[in-house]
Amino acid sequence: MTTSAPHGYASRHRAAVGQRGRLCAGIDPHTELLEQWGLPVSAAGLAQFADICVEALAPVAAVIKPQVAFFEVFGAAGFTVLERVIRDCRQAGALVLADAKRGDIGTTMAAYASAWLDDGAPLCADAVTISPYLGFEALRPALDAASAAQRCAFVLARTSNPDGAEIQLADAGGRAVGQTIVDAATAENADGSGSVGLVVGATRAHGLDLASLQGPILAPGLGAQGATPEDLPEVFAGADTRWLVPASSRGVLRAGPDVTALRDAFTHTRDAVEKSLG
Ligand SMILES: O=C(O)c1cc(=O)[nH]c(=O)n1[C@@H]1O[C@H](COP(=O)(O)O)[C@@H](O)[C@H]1O
Repeated sequence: MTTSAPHGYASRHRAAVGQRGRLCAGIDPHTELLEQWGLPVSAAGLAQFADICVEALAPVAAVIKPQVAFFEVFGAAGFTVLERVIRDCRQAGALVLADAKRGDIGTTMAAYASAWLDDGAPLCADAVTISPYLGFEALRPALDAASAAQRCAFVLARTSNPDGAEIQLADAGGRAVGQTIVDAATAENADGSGSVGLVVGATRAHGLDLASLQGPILAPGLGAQGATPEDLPEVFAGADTRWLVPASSRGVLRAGPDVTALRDAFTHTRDAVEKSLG
């Protein structure tokens, strides 16, 4: 396989994490967190939660990952807040990874790709999570849209939850299904664009060969799901950890609603990640 120098999303991503570090800040406005922060469980409470997160995290995080489900709960009003979060985080210099986990076929997948990756779409982000379990090639509209727009499609390979094993570790002709996803993503990135990322949980021995990916690896599971910064070198031995994007949501968000405390929790974890990965 021939490879070429990083460009497109790869360059944007590497510049952002070079300046701000690799930790991704998840914005997951759970009901429990809204209550813990003393906010109403309503669209108004969601908006206040989101504003605090943007103020604390957008100036310091390279990548911010709003979990779309927690906005969707509030319908149109929630999506209005999400549009603002995406816009404000991007204006503050963070890359926004919309955690939507979309996956469908044909024209429907093309519509999802447009919704999250097309310039001018109300929810346009820098990247989106997508699920390949209707077939990797079914994701083609999102892969092409990401590549054309210097954005990134993060494909689920080996998720952080224990239930993922039954599908992701199933044998697919001598390779695990998850490894077939890694290999397909690797082939997409041979042009150096880094427009196809992977999602590989930080919580377990994933058993994947990630060495040739040349694209970002989102690693959720730090904090609330039990993974620590110190686990990362072993879990991702063999991967190019310059591309690693460990993520924490509740582990950082529990420090809110005070903006300074929230930012400090983020930078403390980020510094621990950088120290651990070297
Ligand atoms: O794609 C994701 O971000 C994701 C993949 C995965 O394998 N596991 C996982 O937890 N996530 C997401 O990462 C976030 C984890 O949140 P915390 O457990 O609070 O850090 C949630 O938004 C999950 O949906």
